[in-house]
Amino acid sequence: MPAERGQILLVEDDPTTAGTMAQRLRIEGYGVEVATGAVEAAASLERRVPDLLLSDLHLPDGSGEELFLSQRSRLAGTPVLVMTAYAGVDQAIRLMKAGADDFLVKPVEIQDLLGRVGALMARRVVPAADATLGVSAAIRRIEATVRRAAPSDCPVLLLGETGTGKEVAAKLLHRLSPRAAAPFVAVNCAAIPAELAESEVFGHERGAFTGAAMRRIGCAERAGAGTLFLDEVAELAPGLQAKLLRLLEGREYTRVGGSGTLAFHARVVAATNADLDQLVRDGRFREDLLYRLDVIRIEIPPLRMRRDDIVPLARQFLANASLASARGIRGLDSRAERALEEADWRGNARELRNRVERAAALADGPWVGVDDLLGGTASNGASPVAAVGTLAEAVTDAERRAVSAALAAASGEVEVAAGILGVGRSTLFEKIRKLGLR
Ligand SMILES: Nc1ncnc2c1ncn2[C@@H]1O[C@H](COP(=O)(O)OP(=O)(O)OP(=O)(O)O)[C@@H](O)[C@H]1O
Repeated sequence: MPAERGQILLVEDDPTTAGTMAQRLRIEGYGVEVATGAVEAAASLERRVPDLLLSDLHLPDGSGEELFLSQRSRLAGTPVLVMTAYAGVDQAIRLMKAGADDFLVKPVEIQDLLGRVGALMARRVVPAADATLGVSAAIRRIEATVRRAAPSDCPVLLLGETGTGKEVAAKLLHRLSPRAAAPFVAVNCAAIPAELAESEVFGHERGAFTGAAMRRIGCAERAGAGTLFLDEVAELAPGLQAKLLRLLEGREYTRVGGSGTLAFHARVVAATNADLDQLVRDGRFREDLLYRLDVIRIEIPPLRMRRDDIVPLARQFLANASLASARGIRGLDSRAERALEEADWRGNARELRNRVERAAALADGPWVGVDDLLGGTASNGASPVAAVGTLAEAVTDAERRAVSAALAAASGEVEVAAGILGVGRSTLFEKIRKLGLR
């Protein structure tokens, strides 16, 4: 029977009880392995850690308590449900204090068992299964487009708010493409200073300009036959827009200060959270370049428009948070999951990831709660706006305080601070530079 809903290790010495429970759990879609005693259970846990341990406390060759305590480190992240006769309730409570999750009093009511098993399975930390982008209908449609686009060489334009996962989608496209073995090179068009942009993309020859002490290989060359990901493409300076257009049209380029032309083999994937059509209308982005980049357009909706993705993403982020397993965190409690589903997530998946990682570091029990996730924002501590002269000064002042507070809350981690502020990394880098904060 495939363990569609998860694998359970059932430790129960009475064959009739074990048989009835296992049969019923299998009908519900769980995979069940039965161990008849502590030794057999320990051997099974050594072979494979289940998604849930369901164990009687009274075993012929030891106790469920000893089994749990001796296997605790192996069971980190695995929900544990113990069964006990009424007389053993004290022991069950002691075990819950030591980290077991729930208990059932024997004789076990089958509906009670199914309810508790279902609840614990839903709360467990689920490791990232594969490369899929999410479970919502909207993101599945997007993933289908990515899969269809992967085999071709056509440029792809990814649109969406900051943190929606444009780079994640670009990497998936690359992994699924015949170019997967070649490099994926990301260049953040907003983060490179204008005067270095050309050399960043095309490279330069030694002595091409003051300070060019050595030849430099640009992103176009490093990408080889792989994928060149142009993030925040709307930020490209006009001069570089023209050069990029020539690169896409002629499939060749020259290093800055060089004379020979080099062939360009990579596939171009561009991304932006800006409205490129509007920028074209405003004369700030070349129409001919947009036409070249916009062959397959994929728009990733904000997280609040695909709320079904929130909890699975949060669980995945928690499973991947190194601190979570080190601190014995087992999952998100159900109130926390409901609260996550209702929040606005202006910073999208990036903000969600940052919140979950922070909570994994702060939570003091095995289950992450609402307060760990959503309690206190970085800007709570900010003082009221000081009296300043002009509106521009007031805005800069408020920005400086918000950015400083977010950086402090994020211990200087720009990516984390960007999530708190609901802006992209590069936007924040730019702000930090402009505000003279580093
Ligand atoms: N579908 C997803 N699955 C797993 N993680 C995701 C997903 N979408 C986004 N993330 C996570 O959210 C964060 C932001 O994702 P990403 O950098 O791809 O967003 P973006 O849209 O490119 O952001 P920006 O516009 O700021 O460059 C990353 O940490 C990424 O791992």
